[in-house]
Amino acid sequence: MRTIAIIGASLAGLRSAQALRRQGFDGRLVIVGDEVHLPYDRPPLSKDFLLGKVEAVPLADQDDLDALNAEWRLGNCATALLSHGEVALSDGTTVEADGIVIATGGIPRTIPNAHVLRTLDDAVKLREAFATAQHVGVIGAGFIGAEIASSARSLGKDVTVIEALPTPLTRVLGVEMGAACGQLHGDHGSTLITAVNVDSVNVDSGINLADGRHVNADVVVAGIGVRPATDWLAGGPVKVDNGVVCDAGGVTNLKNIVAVGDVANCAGHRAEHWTSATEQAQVATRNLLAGETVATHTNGGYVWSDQYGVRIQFIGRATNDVRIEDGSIEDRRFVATYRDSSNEEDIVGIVAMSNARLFTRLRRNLK
Ligand SMILES: NC(=O)c1ccc[n+]([C@@H]2O[C@H](COP(=O)([O-])OP(=O)(O)OC[C@H]3O[C@@H](n4cnc5c(N)ncnc54)[C@H](O)[C@@H]3O)[C@@H](O)[C@H]2O)c1
Repeated sequence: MRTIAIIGASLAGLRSAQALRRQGFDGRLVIVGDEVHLPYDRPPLSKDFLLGKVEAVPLADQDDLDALNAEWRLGNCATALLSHGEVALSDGTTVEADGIVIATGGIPRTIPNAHVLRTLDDAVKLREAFATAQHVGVIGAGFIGAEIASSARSLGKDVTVIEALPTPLTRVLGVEMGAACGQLHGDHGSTLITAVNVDSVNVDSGINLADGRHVNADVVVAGIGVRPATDWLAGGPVKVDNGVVCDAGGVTNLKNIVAVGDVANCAGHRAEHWTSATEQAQVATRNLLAGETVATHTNGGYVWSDQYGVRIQFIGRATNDVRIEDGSIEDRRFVATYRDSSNEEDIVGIVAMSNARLFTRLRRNLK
């Protein structure tokens, strides 16, 4: 391959570029990103960035970037995949490549008049809005909503979190452990309202709930999930269905195109995690250079989240059979395992609150 184009210049895109060079690819590398910024780390945005403790945290220093010897096309959006080797960009140019890495990530779902927090620019706007706000409304009690609520409390704001489901974090942790995490809000003076829909957000007064209640808020932020950024692929040669459809090694229906990160639907599963993006980049680029699937993803889907001074860690998959192995939910310090429904001896998932040591030890037993 003489030219490889990476579409998406965040974690998955950057790690793909680094992996390609590490594996000896010495051809032309073009990296396209719709944001104007060089790759930065997103996890601090909802935490230390909002608190004013850090500015943008680069994912690579200048020496690392120079070593990539890449052509950066930043502030430029891929608008179409014209063929299996040609991408149209928003500045009217096209990039021709022998291989393509799709790393376009996810786009936050929005609610009119509510902030979102995905990009550095989003975080700058939210931080500015927090500077004068007293009452903060957070819609969605997933990881992003919970972390924003926690930061807002640290800044002394009055915080109300609205969650559509009866229990937060059900999708990732299941009902029991999601409820355990949800209790952190009340512990730290935030109000959590569950099982209610949002009717509308009013810029001046806050959130109107579908059941007629009103939540007073000067600033409202929605953390209600993301959708894969695949609009630009519509009608093109790559198959799309809840993300870019690829095999367990990130290879799409075209052998010269791979997908990595939040946008990749690998063997029926779309992982929206920092650690998955990093691992997928290594594997998918190997397959791209090999011209076939020679390796598959093994990452167990490790997730961490820092909320209200508590570190939540999760890996694997949640089942209904969840057992506390150490500590207690009441102490907000525990490790629990999820067991397989067909063989309860098998640990298929682990969740911990403030117990990294035992979490790390049990992780080795994960099936
Ligand atoms: N620490 C971490 O791992 C971390 C931190 C932040 C974000 N992220 C990732 O960023 C992405 C976005 O995070 P997220 O928290 O927005 O997504 P999410 O899908 O994890 O959580 C969204 C939450 O919003 C709720 N919801 C959806 N629509 C709603 C509505 N109209 N009203 C009220 N509640 C509603 C859902 O039930 C869910 O609980 C995810 O991929 C997430 O994994 C990860």
